[in-house]
Amino acid sequence: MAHRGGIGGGGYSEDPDRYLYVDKGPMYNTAAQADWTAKRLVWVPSERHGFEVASVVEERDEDVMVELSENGKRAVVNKDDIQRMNPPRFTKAEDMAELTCLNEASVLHNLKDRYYSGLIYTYSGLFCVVVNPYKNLPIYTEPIIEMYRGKKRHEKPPHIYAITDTAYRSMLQDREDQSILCTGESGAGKTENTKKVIQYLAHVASSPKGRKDHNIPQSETQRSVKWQGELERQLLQANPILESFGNAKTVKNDNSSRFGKFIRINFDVAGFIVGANIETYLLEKSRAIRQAKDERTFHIFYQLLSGAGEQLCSELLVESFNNYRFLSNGCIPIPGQKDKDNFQETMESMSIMGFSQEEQICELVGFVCFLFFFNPSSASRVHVISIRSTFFASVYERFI
Ligand SMILES: Nc1ncnc2c1ncn2[C@@H]1O[C@H](COP(=O)(O)OP(=O)(O)OP(=O)(O)O)[C@@H](O)[C@H]1O
Repeated sequence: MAHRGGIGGGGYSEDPDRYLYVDKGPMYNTAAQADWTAKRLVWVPSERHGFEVASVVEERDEDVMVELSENGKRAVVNKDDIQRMNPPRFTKAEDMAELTCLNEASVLHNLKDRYYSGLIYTYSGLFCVVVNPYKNLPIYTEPIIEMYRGKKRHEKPPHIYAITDTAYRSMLQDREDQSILCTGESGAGKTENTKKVIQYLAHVASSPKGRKDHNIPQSETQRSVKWQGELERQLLQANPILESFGNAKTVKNDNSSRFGKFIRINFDVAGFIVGANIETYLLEKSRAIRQAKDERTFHIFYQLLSGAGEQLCSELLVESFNNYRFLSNGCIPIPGQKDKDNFQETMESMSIMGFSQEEQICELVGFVCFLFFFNPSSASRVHVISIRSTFFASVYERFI
């Protein structure tokens, strides 16, 4: 769930607890409980807030007279439009399936209440609802991973790590494949949370200590550590490459994935990662030649033009932004992002993924040819298409 504006705070020096644990004070506030009972508080529809708090004054046949808590004004509301409010002990409930009154108003209020307290994760039965914080929260560190490792879901506050750990343990116990579906509107945080899932698995499913826990002979542990580390590194580094070539700035999201992906991670019988592959779907190819106002084409084009350096640029015959007709809006910078630095990161990720220097240049040449293709002064059309399709095949369908 995306919410523009974000929550306050953020930063790794902060105490992570305030972004995980609920302040239980309001739940056991007897005055609030008495207020709720005496005033018969309910939710009524509101144009400004969606729903607002009101107390029931008088009930007639189909209508109810209510007094709005915000301004004391009275209004008559149809009975069907009124939604019951939960007692205060359900304030900031971690699992909304446990609410006594499970209705739209209570669910929205609970999510909002938690979000404004810095709590972005909330369970709703089997689901985990996430509201985008638009801030880096200190809840994705190694100590937090360790905190969730091997714990049951209800033992710790809601988190994507708890979902991932449950899936991982279920796989080990039931010996069945598990899947995690990240869904939501553009900018909701699917990509970010998918990365946290991978980060968690790369940590818990590659530790040499974990291998010892599973009674695997020490010699085998030692032999595999280096290889395992490399594999997890590759798994994590696949993302920057995919993002460079398949993500773009849109009006909704500065780093919007313009393709769908299915990530499959394979584990051995002891639960250690042994391989992975990523399938991609429905790349928005039209973006390569045309972009809406205030939007960009795929990041790699800007990275290449601003980060390739003088020598590489002259070898690849790269020109400046204005010379390429298919960059409809020229060079639009992304606040807080440096295309130049991201180019280096993409190149490093390619090295980790096993692309040789020659292959890396080859992929870039593919893109340069693509630039030429849409440059009126270029004549290298046929070449372009073949190299580009090779590129997408090699990056998007590469087995790690
Ligand atoms: N948990 C988070 N912590 C900090 N920032 C976040 C988090 N989730 C999302 N964001 C911010 O919101 C932006 C959009 O998130 P993300 O790219 O994951 O959305 P998405 O659902 O994958 O969107 P799209 O469908 O357009 O690809 C991120 O670039 C990041 O700035």
